[in-house]
Amino acid sequence: MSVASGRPPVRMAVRSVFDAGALRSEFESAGISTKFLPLIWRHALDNPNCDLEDVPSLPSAAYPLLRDKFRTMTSSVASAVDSADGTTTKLLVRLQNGSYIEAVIMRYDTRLGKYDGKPRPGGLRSTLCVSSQVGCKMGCKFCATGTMGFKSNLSSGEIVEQLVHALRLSNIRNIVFMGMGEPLNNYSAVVEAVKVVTGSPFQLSPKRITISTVGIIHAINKFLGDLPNVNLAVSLHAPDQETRCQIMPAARAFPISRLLDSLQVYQKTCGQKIFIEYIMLDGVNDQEQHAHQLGNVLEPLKVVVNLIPFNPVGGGTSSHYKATPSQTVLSFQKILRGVYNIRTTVRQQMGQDISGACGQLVVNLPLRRPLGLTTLLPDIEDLRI
Ligand SMILES: C[S@@+](CC[C@H](N)C(=O)[O-])C[C@H]1O[C@@H](n2cnc3c(N)ncnc32)[C@H](O)[C@@H]1O
Ligand code: SF4
Repeated sequence: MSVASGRPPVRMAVRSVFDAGALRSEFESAGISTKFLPLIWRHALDNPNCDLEDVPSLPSAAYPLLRDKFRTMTSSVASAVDSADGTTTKLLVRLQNGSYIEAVIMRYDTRLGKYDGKPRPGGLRSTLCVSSQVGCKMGCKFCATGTMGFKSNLSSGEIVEQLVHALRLSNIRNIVFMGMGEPLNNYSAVVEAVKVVTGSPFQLSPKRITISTVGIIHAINKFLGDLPNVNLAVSLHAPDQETRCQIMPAARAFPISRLLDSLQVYQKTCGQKIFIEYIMLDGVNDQEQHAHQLGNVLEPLKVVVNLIPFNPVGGGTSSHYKATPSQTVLSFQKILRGVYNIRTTVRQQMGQDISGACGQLVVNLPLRRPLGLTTLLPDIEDLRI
């Protein structure tokens, strides 16, 4: 195959055509205009398994370069598992280096405000939760990904490819960086991937992209310059340093007082509201006093607080935690709303039965079943975004 098609041997590492930085610099070194990049991406998006030599209308020097150094896709979907209610699909994606990551599609019907189980053309607007790393080094005590430790960073192309895979199944309009890994620990790849998906041909609005971080202060300080209009979500999870350190070791390196200061600077500069994520752990951070403390520390900021019911995860310290009873979650919400006038929502739990909910992503290969062919069939209309 390699000789007949002129393709390099499979073991040679090739870049994803969606690795914008690599493709751009190869084109520039060869004196080829980078205005052709969106044309290549459009073709690759419409024909995920195509030969790059079939991309029409490129300068002739582009073809040998694409053939030798790039592939349309460097990852593949190893399995796709649907939740029983059909709202959620978890994709197990195999990367070129043999590692696996997960991405989760969540479907909502925007006209009804909730998923109603009946897909209609254009009616469903899905959100894709993407991974940015294989594993994560931040070690949050309640998170399954944290138990894996850090394995590797994804390239920008591997991040974009998660969207390309998902677009074959759903009409993705929103992306949240809430899958495996800490996106701001893989900053340059995440920034580059966001630039690709907000440009031609994907054209997602930056306002529909949310990057969730444990609170890497130096990266938050750069965020605005590099990612204007992209939403920032901060996993705060506790209103005080002591409780935060107890459940999030990263809080020692990024103390809550300095984190909140950096959020004030961020907000003064851009005026954008900040999403505050707050996991509800029974008896740990969910008491009335925590709600009042949280209301006070957030007082200088314009925020939306998202209370996250704890999703059970097996193994490690995470199995010590229990979810806060829903009545207590509602009382917590009532304090933040009623006393502090903070918009506070409770995150809808989706995909728990397929371990596809927040913090449940950990690659556990033997548990996955193979991808059914019907799941793979792309909806052509969905691809025309
Ligand atoms: C998996 S993280 C990925 C993004 C980033 N690393 C972060 O921590 O914000 C996305 C969100 O899931 C939350 N999360 C982690 N483990 C969870 C669990 N077991 N139940 C509910 N939410 C969880 C995180 O705290 C975070 O707010
Ligand atoms: S919650 Fe986020 S930062 Fe913490 S271990 Fe999980 S993926 Fe990493």
